[in-house]
Amino acid sequence: MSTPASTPNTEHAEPPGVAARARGLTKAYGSGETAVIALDSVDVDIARQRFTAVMGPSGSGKSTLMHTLAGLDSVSAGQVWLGGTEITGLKDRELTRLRRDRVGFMFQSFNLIPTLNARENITLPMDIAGQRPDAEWLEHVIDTLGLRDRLSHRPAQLSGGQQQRVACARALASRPELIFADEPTGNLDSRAGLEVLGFLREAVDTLGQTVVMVTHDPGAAAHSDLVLFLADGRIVDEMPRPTAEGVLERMKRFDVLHGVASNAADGVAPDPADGVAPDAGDGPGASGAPPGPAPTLTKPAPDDPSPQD
Ligand SMILES: Nc1ncnc2c1ncn2[C@@H]1O[C@H](COP(=O)(O)OP(=O)(O)OP(=O)(O)O)[C@@H](O)[C@H]1O
Repeated sequence: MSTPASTPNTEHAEPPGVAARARGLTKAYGSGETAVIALDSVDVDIARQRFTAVMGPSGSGKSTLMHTLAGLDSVSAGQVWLGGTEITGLKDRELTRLRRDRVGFMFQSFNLIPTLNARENITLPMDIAGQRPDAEWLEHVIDTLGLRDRLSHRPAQLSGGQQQRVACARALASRPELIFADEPTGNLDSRAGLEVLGFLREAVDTLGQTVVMVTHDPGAAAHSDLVLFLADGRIVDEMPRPTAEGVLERMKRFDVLHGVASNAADGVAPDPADGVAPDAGDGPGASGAPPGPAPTLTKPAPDDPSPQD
């Protein structure tokens, strides 16, 4: 627990426009020679009422960043604030309450309760917290996500896309200050994925919510306001107003750099003709690499089948 002397921040120190903030955020797994530094002194501000995407190669620390920002995982060093509250050092019970009251979660594995129907799953966190949902908002969420005629179904009676939409509705039901979404479209076909992204976008634009989404999909990231790029536990780049093509090109530079690194490890000198800057922190989308395969979530195919409704 932080002492007042070491914690100048208070509930009043919240910078305007920042929903979550980290300074010197470091997370190590294990110790000694086998220690893995998943996050290496990360400083980040998550802007309020914005849609932020987090991208980076596998193992770069995306999930760890999200879990530590959300207070789901402890930190090894550094500080994290949710709004104006420093969560590093909070007791478990306080942290649980804060998460429950102020944060919504969407995971790739939907985490629905199999014995509850869709409506019960949607309102469960609020029921546990003893809160009454805003009826008008809840009905709007249900209609927008196309769940009206599925409310009495249990998860096993729903398609994967419908289950994810229930998870989305659950995350939004209480209008949390901050929604963390970990690959929310990972298990969905393109149409269902676009619906979920569209709804998250609308939640930010029309309801002033804040969304942080980890994704591997440049098309999904293009729905955000800002993409943060992680590599080896550090934020190495960011891209405001992203396009799928720009994100894809930026991600390809990680692949090239990894190729160069493994070539070097194999005793193969990098080819200067590759034109790859050694610094991964260059401006966004600056790579001259040709466009790759079409991103999956930029637009629906005209003949895209409906999500197993
Ligand atoms: N519980 C753990 N124990 C040990 N190492 C871990 C643990 N969780 C994560 N790591 C390591 O921390 C690093 C970052 O992992 P993290 O899951 O945050 O990456 P990621 O960018 O989300 O990866 P992916 O895109 O593959 O999901 C990786 O090297 C990973 O192996």
